[in-house]
Amino acid sequence: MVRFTRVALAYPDPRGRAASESLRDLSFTLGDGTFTWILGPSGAGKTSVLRLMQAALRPTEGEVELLGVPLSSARRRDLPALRRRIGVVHQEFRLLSHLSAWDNVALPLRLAGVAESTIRNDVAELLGWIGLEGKEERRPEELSGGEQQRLTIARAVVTRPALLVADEPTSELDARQARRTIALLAEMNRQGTTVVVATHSEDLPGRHPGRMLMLEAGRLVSDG
Ligand SMILES: Nc1ncnc2c1ncn2[C@@H]1O[C@H](COP(=O)(O)OP(=O)(O)OP(=O)(O)O)[C@@H](O)[C@H]1O
Repeated sequence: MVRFTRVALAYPDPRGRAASESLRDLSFTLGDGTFTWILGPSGAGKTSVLRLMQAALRPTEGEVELLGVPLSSARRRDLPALRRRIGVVHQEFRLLSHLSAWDNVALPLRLAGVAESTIRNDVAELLGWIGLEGKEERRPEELSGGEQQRLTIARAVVTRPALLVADEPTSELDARQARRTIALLAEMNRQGTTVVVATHSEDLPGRHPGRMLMLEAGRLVSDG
């Protein structure tokens, strides 16, 4: 479960002036296994909400509870374990350029200490699932934008996270690739993962049913 209770977020101002609030009085609860769209124009606060959902930030006010862990009282040393339960699809991919497609997807499993025999099976299955069989040894720059995007999803889900958050996961893709990416996220959701997708696109939510949280200037303006 993801629960925001009266959350405010103000980024520290590097020049020491009063920081402006990016999120204000934001409250909502996302049940396990749900699919949610976070919508709103540029600057509305979508990425800020997602950063809180990745335990990358703590709120300035209010409480964010992720998978049973309240961020306000979580100890710093407990955050890495929490983050390992959360898959993240970044807008700008963040694939490791010197590693092959295979090694990019295998990396989170290796960091988690999973046995190589399990890694071999899981990575092969996922790369097949995203349509990259035969391209396992290519580095990211040798893949198309859509293939790189699907690779970032494979990397985010290979550890079977309870929560998957994706920031504008289709912004660089053509319509066909975008459909395929949403289908992958929907399939993860069908398998039980709680999925949250942020986008400023007005068309994308029409491609998959889900709750729609609309932000404007850091506030929740509609929920349905
Ligand atoms: N690191 C930061 N430091 C200071 N202010 C920030 C920082 N990141 C975002 N902001 C501000 O917080 C507000 C919300 O930004 P955020 O990136 O969450 O919006 P967004 O809805 O994701 O926008 P976009 O669709 O353009 O990515 C904006 O006013 C932005 O300028």
